[in-house]
Amino acid sequence: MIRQSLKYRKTITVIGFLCLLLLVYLLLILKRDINDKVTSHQRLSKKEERIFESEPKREKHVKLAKMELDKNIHSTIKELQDAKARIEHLEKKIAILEGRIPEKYPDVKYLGYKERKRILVTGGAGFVGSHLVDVLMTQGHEVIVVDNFFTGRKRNVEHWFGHRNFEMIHHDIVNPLYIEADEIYHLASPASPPHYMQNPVKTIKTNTVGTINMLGLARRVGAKILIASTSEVYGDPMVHPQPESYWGHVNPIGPRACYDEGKRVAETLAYSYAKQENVSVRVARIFNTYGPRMHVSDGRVVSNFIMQALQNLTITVYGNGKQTRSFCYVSDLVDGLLSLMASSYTLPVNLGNPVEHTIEEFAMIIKNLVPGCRSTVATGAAVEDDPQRRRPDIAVAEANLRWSPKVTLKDGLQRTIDYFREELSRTTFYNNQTYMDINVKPHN
Ligand SMILES: O=c1ccn([C@@H]2O[C@H](COP(=O)(O)OP(=O)(O)O[C@H]3OC[C@@H](O)[C@H](O)[C@H]3O)[C@@H](O)[C@H]2O)c(=O)[nH]1
Repeated sequence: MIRQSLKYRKTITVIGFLCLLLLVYLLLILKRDINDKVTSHQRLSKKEERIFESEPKREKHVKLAKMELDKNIHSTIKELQDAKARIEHLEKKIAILEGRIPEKYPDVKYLGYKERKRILVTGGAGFVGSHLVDVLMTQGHEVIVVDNFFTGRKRNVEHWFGHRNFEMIHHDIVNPLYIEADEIYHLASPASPPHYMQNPVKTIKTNTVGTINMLGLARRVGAKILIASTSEVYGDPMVHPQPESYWGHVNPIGPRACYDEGKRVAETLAYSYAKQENVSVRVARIFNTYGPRMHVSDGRVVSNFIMQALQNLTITVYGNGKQTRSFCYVSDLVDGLLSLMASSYTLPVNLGNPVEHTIEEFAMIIKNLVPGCRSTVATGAAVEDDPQRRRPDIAVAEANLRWSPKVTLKDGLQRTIDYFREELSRTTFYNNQTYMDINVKPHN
């Protein structure tokens, strides 16, 4: 019994010893695992480990901080380099834009704040509008051009871009406009028959809704407004020459009606606003006008004949050529518009040159003014409702504005021919299209 209990005690001791050994072994494995995890969490570069191994603790921290700082400096330098590249890119863009701003503007008079006016010109980037803008600017006024660029061009006014007295607004006056102005010259409308006939609805909207918007603006801000009307309100006239008192002969449903009747309504609107709302209105009935800045594809007789003569193409007379017109040079017209705005005369005024020619004669005048021109003059189909005779009676303008045209047809045509010659030489002409091929896109 005693011997058996001694045997059990020995066995238990051996088992206990073995268990202890196993425990120590397990503890060693556990410790190694923990060490592995710590090193994988705080994975240090070899260089850093070496520092840890070789340097005292404080120095190790300092070196690590330095390395962190180096990394930050490096990324900051990179950001600065990126910013510098972006600035250089923007500077290049600014230089390109500045290159488009004229270095020198035409001379402009200085006006004190009492004399200086804020003048709105609708259609100010167009043929007549841009010449008017030039004069108003040189007089020292603040000029705001509003244009939808249907037929107007930025090129016509780009020599004023950036000038402190000049502002350009891309806007269609069929929509209301809210700005301040002392005077409004309302010229916006297509004026060339092929252009205004191309989109008759737009032509009527511009001359009716657009005119209401401009008269409404004049009423709100107390501005004086000049409406650009036309000799076309006389239609195919039964009275010759045409005085302002003649009521006209217009086909209200013909192809020209959108313009003729549109302008007649514009006049009616002007005098309705004058009577009912006390708006100060001026109405200019503008006869055929010509000069530099007419578009090569304008489609009116002056630009067509000159372009044809300069290129030795056939000069195309519509109909038998016996219809007559009287042509006024653009600078004379602009003088007339300025005089009318400044005057106290409020009824419609004819502005045009009373020297009358048949279209056939006119074709020969232009052909003879272009040296070496080999064009032939050909007659063709007549245009529907084409007025047969037109010449302004300018007695009202002479008496009330002390205005009459100064530039002779020969001088004016010579300047215009020089302009179109320059236009032809400065471009291959829209990649070899002729002006007949260029269509103006309609807007509604
Ligand atoms: O190539 C052409 C162009 C026109 N013509 C004729 O030349 C005459 C004048 O025609 P335009 O197109 O220049 O101008 P219109 O006189 O018909 O209309 C103009 O009138 C006055 C202004 O208010 C307007 O700008 C415009 O409508 C017309 O008899 C026309 O049929 C040609 O014989 N050949």
